[in-house]
Amino acid sequence: MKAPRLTDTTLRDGSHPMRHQFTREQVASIVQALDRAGVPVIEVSHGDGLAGSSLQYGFSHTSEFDLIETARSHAERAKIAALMLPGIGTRQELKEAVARGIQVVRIATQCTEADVSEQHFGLAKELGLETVGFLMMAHMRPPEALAEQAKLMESYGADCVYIVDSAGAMLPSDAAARVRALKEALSVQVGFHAHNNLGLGIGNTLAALEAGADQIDGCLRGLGAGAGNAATELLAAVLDRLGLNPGLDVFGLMDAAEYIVAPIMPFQPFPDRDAITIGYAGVYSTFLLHAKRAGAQYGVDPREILVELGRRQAVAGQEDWIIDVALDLSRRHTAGTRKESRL
Ligand SMILES: CC[C@H](O)CC(=O)C(=O)O
Ligand SMILES: [Mn+2]
Repeated sequence: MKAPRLTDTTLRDGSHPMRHQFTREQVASIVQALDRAGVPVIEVSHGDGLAGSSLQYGFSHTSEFDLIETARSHAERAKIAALMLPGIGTRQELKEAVARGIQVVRIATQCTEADVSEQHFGLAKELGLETVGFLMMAHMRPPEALAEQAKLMESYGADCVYIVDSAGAMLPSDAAARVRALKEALSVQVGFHAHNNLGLGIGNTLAALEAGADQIDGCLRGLGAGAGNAATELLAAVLDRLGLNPGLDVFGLMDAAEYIVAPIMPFQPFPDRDAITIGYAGVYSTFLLHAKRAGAQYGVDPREILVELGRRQAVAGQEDWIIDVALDLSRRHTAGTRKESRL
């Protein structure tokens, strides 16, 4: 194993539980702490990437471009990254993000749809960016299929391709097999992004490192979608104990998590019963809050909604299905109750 490069995504994946309400002041203090603690890449954007601020995904408190600019001005060493989902972010937003200070773009597609990212990688390269491909919901496809998709991203100009366990549904052996397949197929670097739905965020990241991952992700205090991500401060401590610390200040990150991030978190992401259901059902972690709302509205257990969405193989962008599923289940329950009362 070698010391990996760490990207902290508190200010992007953490935007989901924050309901996209990060302020300039919060970004300034988190970036300063991460930068001082030696984190080399800091991702800042709406949780759903550039241009995510919308009725569908939730409006941001502060424009992500203003947050990126703030991040840039408070980072002395770290590179600032943004996430971009083709279909949500456009050329215009990518150019604006570059003008405001990003040096890295992470281009995310569903793990079967890498082909939609060709133009985005092309533009990113023209703009002089470092580029990362992000294959989301990677538990849904086998290692060989993911390697094919990763090769497409490499051919479009990706400098690194990530296996993204969006639903926190992988076991360590799943993470390792997927990273290994990409390492064998690609000449560029391979990364791993964990979610903690089955309590395996750190364990899966270690399995990915053992399989050869070059880059990994974390969030301070695990602040990320669903059950949260592998905690940056835990990764730093564990890497240090393994003799693989890439230059991170372990105590500095622990303090940042405790004194800067914890006080502003609306709740501690944790694998509670709903989040475990997400990992167990293998559905997208951002479905959790929507499923809870729909469950409350239609009187249905959110776990039932999530398991049904998993059965239907729902992917991000299909949030409208959540209401359909909740309604279907509620009608089914009502029909069941009527039948019972007739008997
Ligand atoms: C909607 C984008 C998503 O949050 C990207 C990501 O971090 C993941 O799929 O885990
Ligand atoms: Mn994520």
